[in-house]
Amino acid sequence: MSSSSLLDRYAAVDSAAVSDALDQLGLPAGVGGIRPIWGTASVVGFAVTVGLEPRGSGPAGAHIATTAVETSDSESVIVVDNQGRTDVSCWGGILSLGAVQRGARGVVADGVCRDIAEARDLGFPIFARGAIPATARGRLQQRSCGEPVAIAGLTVHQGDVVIADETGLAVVPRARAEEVVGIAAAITARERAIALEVRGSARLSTAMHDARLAGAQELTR
Ligand SMILES: O=C([O-])CC(=O)C(=O)O
Ligand SMILES: [Mg+2]
Repeated sequence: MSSSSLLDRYAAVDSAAVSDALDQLGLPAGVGGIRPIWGTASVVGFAVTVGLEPRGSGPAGAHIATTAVETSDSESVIVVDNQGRTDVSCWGGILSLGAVQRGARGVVADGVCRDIAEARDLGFPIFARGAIPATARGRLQQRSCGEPVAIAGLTVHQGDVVIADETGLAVVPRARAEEVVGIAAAITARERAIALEVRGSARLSTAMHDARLAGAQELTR
């Protein structure tokens, strides 16, 4: 499967269905706490990872995340690990502009961001813990680029599939991505069928029986 058709398949499911598929395979489930910061409802792509840490005493270098932005492309979601900090921005408007110029799909940050109106005007999706005006300059430095990072307790490797939406974030190891999206699509189809019955005359307690909701495979877990 080409990488773009893989991402198209992920775009047709949501973080909950992907989380259920991960559960089924014994992989880490999705997490909450990372939310869309302006209107965009979801983003899906291959992770380009950046790790941040508090600024040391050395000379100032390139701004955080600039090297990651420069390596991103139209299938990338930039994933920024700022260790959950909410007291300093880890992403701003000029970074959004640079990412848009690369064609990147969005940013997922375990931290907070600034210049949200600039991102919205650019149509650049931001998923994070919130927003704050305080700059990263003088406060943060880049610890790593392209290395594994931790986002809300999930390990993200460069190239993993990330899916973020209004519910939260799910991360799929690249080697399991086709398998997971196949299961997530089946879960989505099953839930649509149940919802259709609920819209009709079915009793909720019958239509939404846990054994049916889980499907045959999950019953063996
Ligand atoms: O100074 C910062 O934190 C970065 C910033 O605002 C931007 O990228 O526009
Ligand atoms: Mg700025």
